[in-house]
Amino acid sequence: MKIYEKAPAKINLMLDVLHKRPDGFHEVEMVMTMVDLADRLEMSELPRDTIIITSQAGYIPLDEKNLAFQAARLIKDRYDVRSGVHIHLDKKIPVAAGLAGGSSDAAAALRGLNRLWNLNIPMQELQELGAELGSDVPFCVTGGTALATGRGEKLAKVDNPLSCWVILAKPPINVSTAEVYGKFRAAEVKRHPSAEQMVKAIEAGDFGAVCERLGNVLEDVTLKLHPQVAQLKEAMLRLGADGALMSGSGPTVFGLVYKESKVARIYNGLRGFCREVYAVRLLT
Ligand SMILES: C[C@@](CO)(OP(=O)(O)O)[C@H](O)COP(=O)(O)OP(=O)(O)OC[C@H]1O[C@@H](n2ccc(N)nc2=O)[C@H](O)[C@@H]1O
Ligand SMILES: Nc1ncnc2c1ncn2[C@@H]1O[C@H](COP(=O)(O)OP(=O)(O)O)[C@@H](O)[C@H]1O
Repeated sequence: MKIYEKAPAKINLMLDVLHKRPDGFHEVEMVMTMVDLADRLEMSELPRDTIIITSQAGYIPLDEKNLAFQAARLIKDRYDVRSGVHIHLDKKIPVAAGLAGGSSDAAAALRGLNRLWNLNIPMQELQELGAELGSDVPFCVTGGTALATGRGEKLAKVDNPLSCWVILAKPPINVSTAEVYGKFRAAEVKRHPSAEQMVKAIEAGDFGAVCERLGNVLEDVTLKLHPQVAQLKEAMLRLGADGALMSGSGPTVFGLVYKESKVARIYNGLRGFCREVYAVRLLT
């Protein structure tokens, strides 16, 4: 038997960091949503007790470091599943980009294996399992649009009637999430974006207000480390995006664009100095 799951990329429409907790994680407030750039997972049952990960992408780990592998092992251990699985990952989401590609693969593996092995694990429990794998995994289990608090695992669904284009541009640099959080200093934040106002703007379907309220305090860290991310954001706005922001810890910058007629110009303009550019839609 074979099961297929899509694993879409996430973007953070707002991200505020409140303080560092005793467990080393940071307390955050984030509004997250998904775009239609997705990895695809093919899961096939194996008769023997083993987990095999393959991928066309040569640049991700295929052993126990792979988050889909960790998801499979977690489900097998917790629910005492004796059969094995071969997970093939068709990677489309750029890696270590601030788009939660690995987290979304883990979430898709949790959903898919729940079906493959007829485990009937409720969504809430799948999210709790996800939290053991990473802070962004619980959100990726259900997707949609959500306000995430705690270290990212406490989720409140947001009704999202918005429909727009999203241009993603990933500069060719590697950013470590742990390093960015490590260099973050709450006392240095000049402006905290408001989760409440962002949620209101989304629920009202007010695209202009959403663009005005975009904000990510981790930009202060990553833009200082990598000035080319700041240049990319400026270029996104100069070329005509209605709003632009770095996603997560970066380095991907996204632009929100309402009018389809503007998309080609922004896409082509960015391609002039950034190889990885995508024009996608917000998933609603
Ligand atoms: C910044 C965000 C925003 O959505 O996304 P990315 O840029 O990674 O996509 C997330 O908070 C990242 O979530 P995720 O990538 O799942 O992080 P984890 O694997 O749980 O943690 C990696 C490291 O980041 C730091 N970390 C992460 C989350 C958090 N709330 N506080 C932290 O301090 C910790 O140092 C941790 O060891
Ligand atoms: N299935 C996977 N896809 C991509 N990266 C993965 C996967 N499993 C583990 N990783 C590792 O996780 C790290 C973060 O990857 P990713 O989730 O793409 O980044 P981000 O958290 O910035 O969005 C990378 O260093 C990568 O090697």
